Amino acid sequence: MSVVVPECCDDLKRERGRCLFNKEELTNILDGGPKLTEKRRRIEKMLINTPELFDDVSPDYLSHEDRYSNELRKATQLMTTLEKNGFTYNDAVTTGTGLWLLMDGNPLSLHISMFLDTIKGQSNPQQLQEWLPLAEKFKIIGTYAQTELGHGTFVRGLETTATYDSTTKEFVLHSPTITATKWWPGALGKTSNHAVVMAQLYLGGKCYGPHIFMVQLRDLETHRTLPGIVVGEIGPRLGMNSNDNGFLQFNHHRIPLTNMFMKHSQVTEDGKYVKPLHSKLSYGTMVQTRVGIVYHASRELSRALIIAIRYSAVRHQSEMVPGDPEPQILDYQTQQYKLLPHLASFFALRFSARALLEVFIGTSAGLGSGKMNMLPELHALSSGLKAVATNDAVKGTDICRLACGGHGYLSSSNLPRIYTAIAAGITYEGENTVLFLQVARYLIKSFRASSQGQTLPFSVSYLRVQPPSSHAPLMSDRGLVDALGAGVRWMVGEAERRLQQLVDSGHSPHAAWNACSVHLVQCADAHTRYYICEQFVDAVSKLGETVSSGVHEVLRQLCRLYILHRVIQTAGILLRCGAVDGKALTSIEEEECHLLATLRIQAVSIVDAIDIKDVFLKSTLGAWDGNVYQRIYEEAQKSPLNKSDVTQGYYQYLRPLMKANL
Ligand SMILES: CCCCCCCCCCCCCCCCCCCCC/C=C/C(=O)SCCNC(=O)CCNC(=O)[C@H](O)C(C)(C)COP(=O)(O)OP(=O)(O)OC[C@H]1O[C@@H](n2cnc3c(N)ncnc32)[C@H](O)[C@@H]1OP(=O)(O)O
Ligand SMILES: Cc1cc2nc3c(=O)[nH]c(=O)nc-3n(C[C@H](O)[C@H](O)[C@H](O)COP(=O)(O)OP(=O)(O)OC[C@H]3O[C@@H](n4cnc5c(N)ncnc54)[C@H](O)[C@@H]3O)c2cc1C
Repeated sequence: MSVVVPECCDDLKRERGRCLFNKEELTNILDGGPKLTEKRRRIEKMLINTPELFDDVSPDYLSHEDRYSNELRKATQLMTTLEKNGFTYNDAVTTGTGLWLLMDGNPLSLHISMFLDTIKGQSNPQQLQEWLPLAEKFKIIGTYAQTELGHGTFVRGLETTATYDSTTKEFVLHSPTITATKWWPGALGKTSNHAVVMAQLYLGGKCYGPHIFMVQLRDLETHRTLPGIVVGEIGPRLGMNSNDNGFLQFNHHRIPLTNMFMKHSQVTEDGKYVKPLHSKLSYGTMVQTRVGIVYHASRELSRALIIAIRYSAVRHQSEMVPGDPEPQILDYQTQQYKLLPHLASFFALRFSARALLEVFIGTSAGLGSGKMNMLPELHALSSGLKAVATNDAVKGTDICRLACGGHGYLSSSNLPRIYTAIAAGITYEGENTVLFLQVARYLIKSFRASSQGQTLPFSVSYLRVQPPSSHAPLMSDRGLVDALGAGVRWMVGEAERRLQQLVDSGHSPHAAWNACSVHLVQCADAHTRYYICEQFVDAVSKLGETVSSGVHEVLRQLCRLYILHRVIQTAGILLRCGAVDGKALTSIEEEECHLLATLRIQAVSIVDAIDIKDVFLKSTLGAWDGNVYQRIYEEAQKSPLNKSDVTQGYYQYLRPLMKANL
């Protein structure tokens, strides 16, 4: 396969002719710089020229087992192709290119994400030396086995035990109940021969809480399950059925002492426990994965937006003015209102993902020198952004599907697959409500600390009890973001007041917390979105100094739309706390409608700049050339039901019914 840019249809040609900015420049910004664009394209070109990486038959027509094997074929081919061409799995992960091909939940994704990240982040030097080369060269294949049938969210409630036997210097892993069965880990069912396993550490009869262990599950030659281990696949799910999510039970299974991950906490040969510097360091892989998921969610949302916006420029329906030709559906204001705020969200998430990555890198560097003080802020930011990014990507993807009418429901649009893949992101790696409650905990603590005169970390400094008054005019970007900040401060203050009132009236702090938790989740959501607005405004203003005016104008408009939309969504709170009045809201609503019409003109060019090629979009509706109807028709011809004119089902069931005397 070679990269050929096809002629596009007249509608898309006209749309592209109206572009007033330099697309390549916007592409570079999204990639993180021209060098990264160039690297991504080099990898993509190499992948496109490897036909084995693509599906012969749509996976929709395959059995579960064949879907799994097909995905495994592509995943292993991807790794060898990268390796042969001087790239690593990490290049495919950081540029997103590997995920385009495989992201229906592929059997190596847990290996290249959480398994490797645990080895890198939780091993002592000897363990790192032993396991990392094996895992990086795929000599061992692993997954992250934490969740059990009985517990996913509440990690401290896990039931799998790891009991130290100092006579043999081994841990005995055991699943004492049915609910202790590990359940869900990707690639656990059939692919992995190793797993990092979260289990309750027992020393001398005392429980020291969840710790991580490296466990071999299958023989490295025969791939048969080892004695003392029961492992299998959990069956079909809403989506991601080309993966082998699995279950796992231990029956007094023994592993060496050295298989406990010992970077942060240690067990000595005689069974003494050495505490970590921070009790949650063993949750590090989860934090890192949440950071990655923010990128991942924005990428999946961008695919859905490219599909829906190109389709909306090609699809003509109804009459706007009686007797006139049918307009492109993108000309309807309601269609613009469905799609363009999500386009703005994609940019907002992309800039925030980058800011979060920097916090992650900074905090990790600090941990290396024993500094734990940034950990709570990283935990709150990564939890909040993971939750907002996946919630918005799921909602945005479904709106994209709905905006494509009936054809959006076709598998060949690729929108259902994108939706089911990203929908899992709301649940995995920390269910979103639960993560928001972690953020809320941080907000309330910060608010209280500020009341006692303490200085707050940067992401919550706007919550301080006496903030400086905003000097920016209300209707400027900064003024509206300040108004949103005032709204969050009011919400958090109100939550704190309600909590205190309940405690004062005799409720326990925990009961009070539960009684306020709906409001607390709203605080966490609003705080995270305020952070996103800040990152978006900062990024656009910084870029202003370096980019061309056309690109800057588009980014400014998208940022403005994001903020206006957010103010309208939060109108109730902002009115209650006096940050805006009714008159301001009316003019914000009018401005939003005006901005929709302005952005509509360049919408196709903006999604073109995201630069995802047809082979990766995999959509009949979203291809570059806009040849939608021909593609839909051709895809339908591939249905196995069309192989014969009369199906077996007719002879077996329909004909007998028609012949019966009913
Ligand atoms: C331009 C360049 C581009 C470069 C791009 C690079 C980016 C790379 C992008 C690549 C993309 C790749 C990523 C793709 C991802 C897609 C594939 C992912 C596949 C994922 C498959 C799914 C896997 C899983 O689901 S694994 C299982 C996950 N499970 C969970 O998440 C469980 C959730 N539960 C918990 O985390 C905890 O139980 C919790 C936090 C809810 C409660 O814990 P607790 O122990 O009960 O604690 P608690 O009492 O509530 O709090 C005590 C105290 O501790 C603090 N705390 C809690 N957690 C942490 C933490 N992690 N860190 C720091 N502190 C923590 C908590 O706040 C409390 O503090 P105090 O209030 O001070 O007491
Ligand atoms: C596709 C997929 C892949 C996965 N891959 C892996 C993997 O590779 N490895 C792995 O270990 N796990 C994996 N998981 C498991 C995943 O991490 C858990 O499902 C997730 O953490 C949620 O936990 P749970 O299922 O126990 O949900 P629950 O916690 O039972 O949630 C059910 C409901 O209870 C609510 N709830 C729970 N606790 C609270 C609380 N404290 N306050 C308020 N409400 C609460 C939740 O908000 C939710 O509405 C995967 C899951 C999926 C769907």
